[in-house]
Amino acid sequence: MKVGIIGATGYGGADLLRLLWQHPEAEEIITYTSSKQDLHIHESYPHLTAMYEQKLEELDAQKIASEVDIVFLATPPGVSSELTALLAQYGAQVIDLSGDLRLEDPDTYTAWYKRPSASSNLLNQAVYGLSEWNQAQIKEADIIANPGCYPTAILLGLAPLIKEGLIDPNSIIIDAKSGTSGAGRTPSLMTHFSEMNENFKAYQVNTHKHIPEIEQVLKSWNDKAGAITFQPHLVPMVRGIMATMYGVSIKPTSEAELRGLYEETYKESRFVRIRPAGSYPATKEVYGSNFCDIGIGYDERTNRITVISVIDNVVKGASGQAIQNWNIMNGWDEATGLNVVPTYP
Ligand SMILES: NC(=O)C1=CN([C@@H]2O[C@H](COP(=O)(O)OP(=O)(O)OC[C@H]3O[C@@H](n4cnc5c(N)ncnc54)[C@H](OP(=O)(O)O)[C@@H]3O)[C@@H](O)[C@H]2O)C=CC1
Ligand SMILES: CC(=O)N[C@@H](CCC(=O)OP(=O)(O)O)C(=O)O
Repeated sequence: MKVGIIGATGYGGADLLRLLWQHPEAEEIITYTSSKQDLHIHESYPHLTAMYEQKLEELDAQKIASEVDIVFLATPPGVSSELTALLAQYGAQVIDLSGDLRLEDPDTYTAWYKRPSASSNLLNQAVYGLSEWNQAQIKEADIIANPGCYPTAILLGLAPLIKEGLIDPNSIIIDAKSGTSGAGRTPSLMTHFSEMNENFKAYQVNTHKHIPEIEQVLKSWNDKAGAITFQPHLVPMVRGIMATMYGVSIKPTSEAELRGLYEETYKESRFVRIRPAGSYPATKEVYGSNFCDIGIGYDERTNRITVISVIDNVVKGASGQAIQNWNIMNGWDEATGLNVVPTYP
């Protein structure tokens, strides 16, 4: 198949190129740019030298729709919704890595993203691509809203408890940390070396745009789910997210019982690995891979459950899950092109 990547000069786009290199169905890859016409992709990313050396092509939605079978949009929010509308009009299949098409309610989008939403028509066409849980809808979709990086780690971690009604949904507190690649390639005061090295920052307290995304999915799984507390932090590393989630169990339980539930829930899931008793995941253990590793704890004294979920934000949180969704859309093995051993140490 012919694959188009818009936003290939960003981190999500570069990681799509890395993973698609070993994807047997990606016969040709065309990279598009809004600002770097005449540059070759390896000039922007020298690590791709002798692998991808093509020129970046001009962004023309109609032309793109006519020359590729699938378009990955690794573009900022606001840009993605406009491009998806155009590409869909010309009949292209789209997997959008941004948050533009994830929220069902346009007003909620506008309230949290502080910009106009995509049209209701476009939102209705988009399927939320949480690969492990929405396979049937993803299979039938032409437009995928790829989940956010934090929501991916958090929702995979909370799903068994929420779906089985084992946790009081109103007691949930999520404390999450991300590496700086989550903020993209454009340098900023927030993430540059002198600001971030030997530092640890909380940001967007109670205002992060992933809050409504997480709440929307939890609610679809369990009617009793309401508002959550979610607090993101930046840590001085490049890749990785750790989400530590706490909630009150609705009945006394045990770690072994909870672990049994997680193992059963994810026994067919190639990319979700449940840790054995006494083992908790670290971000380096999924670095560069599409895995989500989950550890479970239970404190009998407080009746609180702790779930620790880690992913590589650029892979399972963006490019890897996007490719997993492309595989599911086409009926291929969902792990095609994604059989990567995490880079360790
Ligand atoms: N980084 C991460 O961990 C994750 C990112 N995401 C989302 O994925 C998307 C891409 O993120 P990321 O790669 O990190 O971002 P980057 O900032 O690294 O790259 C975004 C790319 O978008 C392109 N772009 C910018 N403005 C426009 C425009 N007006 N029209 C068309 N293209 C434009 C640019 O390429 P050019 O100038 O060549 O056109 C740029 O390289 C974002 O929506 C982000 O929120 C989601 C999950 C995780
Ligand atoms: C560290 C950092 O800045 N992370 C980004 C999350 C990246 C992401 O998933 O963004 P989208 O929802 O736009 O796709 C943030 O907190 O906004």
